[in-house]
Amino acid sequence: MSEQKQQHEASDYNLSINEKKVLIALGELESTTPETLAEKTSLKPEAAMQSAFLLEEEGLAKVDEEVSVNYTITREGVEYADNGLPERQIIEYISEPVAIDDLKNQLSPKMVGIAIGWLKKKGWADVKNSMIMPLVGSPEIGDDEKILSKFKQYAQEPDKSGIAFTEEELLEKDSEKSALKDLLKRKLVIKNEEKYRYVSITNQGRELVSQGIEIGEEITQLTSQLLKTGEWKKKNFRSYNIHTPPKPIYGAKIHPYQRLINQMRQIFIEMGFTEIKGEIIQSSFWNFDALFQPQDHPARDMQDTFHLESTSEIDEECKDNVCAMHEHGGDISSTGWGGRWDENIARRNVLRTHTTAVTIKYLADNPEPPVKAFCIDRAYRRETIDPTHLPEFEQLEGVVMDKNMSFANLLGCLAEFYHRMGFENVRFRPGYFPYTEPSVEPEVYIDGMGWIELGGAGIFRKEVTDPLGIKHPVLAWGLGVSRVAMLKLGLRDLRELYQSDINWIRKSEVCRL
Ligand SMILES: N[C@@H](Cc1ccccc1)C(=O)O
Repeated sequence: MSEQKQQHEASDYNLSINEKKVLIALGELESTTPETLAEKTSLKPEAAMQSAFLLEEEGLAKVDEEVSVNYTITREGVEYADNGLPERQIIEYISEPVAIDDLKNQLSPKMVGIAIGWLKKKGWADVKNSMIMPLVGSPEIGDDEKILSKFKQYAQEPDKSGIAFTEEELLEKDSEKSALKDLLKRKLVIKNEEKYRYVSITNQGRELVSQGIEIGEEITQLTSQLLKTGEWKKKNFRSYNIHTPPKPIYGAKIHPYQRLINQMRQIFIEMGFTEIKGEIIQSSFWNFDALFQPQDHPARDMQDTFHLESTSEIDEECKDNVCAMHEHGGDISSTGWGGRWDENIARRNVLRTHTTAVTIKYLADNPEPPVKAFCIDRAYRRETIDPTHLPEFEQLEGVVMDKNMSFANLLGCLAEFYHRMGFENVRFRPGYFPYTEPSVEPEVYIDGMGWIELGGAGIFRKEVTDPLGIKHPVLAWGLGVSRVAMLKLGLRDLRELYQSDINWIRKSEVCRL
């Protein structure tokens, strides 16, 4: 290359034959569609476009995308365009208040059903006590009806059936936009979007074309034949472009949330605990009664718990003991809750509201010390979904039962777990649960967020352990797993744990968090 020459030459670009063909074609056409480009280059449209994109990367061409939007009418829309919208048909049909049921008998129930809301919304009629009361005689034609009739008007012209309108063609005034929105919502009109692509040449591309581009023979693959005959020496090879970044490869990996769950499980296993599993469907007995939750406790309300229609049988001995504890405090120095304990309430099944149902049942089956068990699993509550609440979530439940277990052992155990999870500052605030005394709520300190509550813990009351034949202290806890995951993964919204965004998953690190 001579010293003064500033321009690029075709050889600087390492263009493939297809790219050269496309560039030459663009030099003539300036701007074109993928189809024309394909025709002109005798390439398949996909191949022509692939080259166009590569040329775009080199700054020699530009690919633009345009979306064209139009509207077409649906079958139901055509029906109403012919016969009037349901609310129109009804308001024209009635002249005095009528019972909805009568109207349904006279006209189609479906149509009456659709019409009621719109009659009210449009202020054409009032609906009270299952009666429709017209407020106007024959209302003026609405914007929505105007739009529908436009479709109808054109559809009647022989060559215009199924016609698509642009928004400008359909609407006369901006104020009609909301009518079009309503028609879309009512699925009487559909919005169609079509993407168009245009390929055009850039100045840089033009310059290159004007210098002349040579489409020589080019070898992309070296064969044994070429080697044997020595032909390769005379051939022109396409060089590799080592500057093009390769496509990233995303290996399969375990979901970040599952990875954290596995990590928590691992910690408890390392601390000498046995993992236990239990049923998702539990009787109220194990979910509430065995935990000394009174039968009128608000947590047992329909609003808080998913109740099921089915019921469970309850072990006789357990039942009698728990009943005695609730009614008068059994044989220990407790007063119980008083009142009558109803076995039928205890038999009702629920989706477990906490995994404490699993550990308490396990203890009832294994009342001899020592017991060190944990359960990391899903629990269910009737929560309104928001960034920090979901009706399904994971809990990490644990119990330690042995001679001479103390409150200090409980705090030590939990602090150890959180430290192993990487939380340095852990503290315990007094809490309340009907089944533990004392009760605490562990909290961890997060920079920028302060103290975050992470669940509940305590020592099971005698009211819980005595009826099940458990003679030694039981340390128990139920920790929020998703809360920890949010903190660890830096999420602000719990839902992100479950509705996984593929890009986020790909970026998440695989190392121990
Ligand atoms: N079950 C309690 C947590 C807890 C478990 C065990 C003992 C004390 C508290 C909850 O779901 O919030």
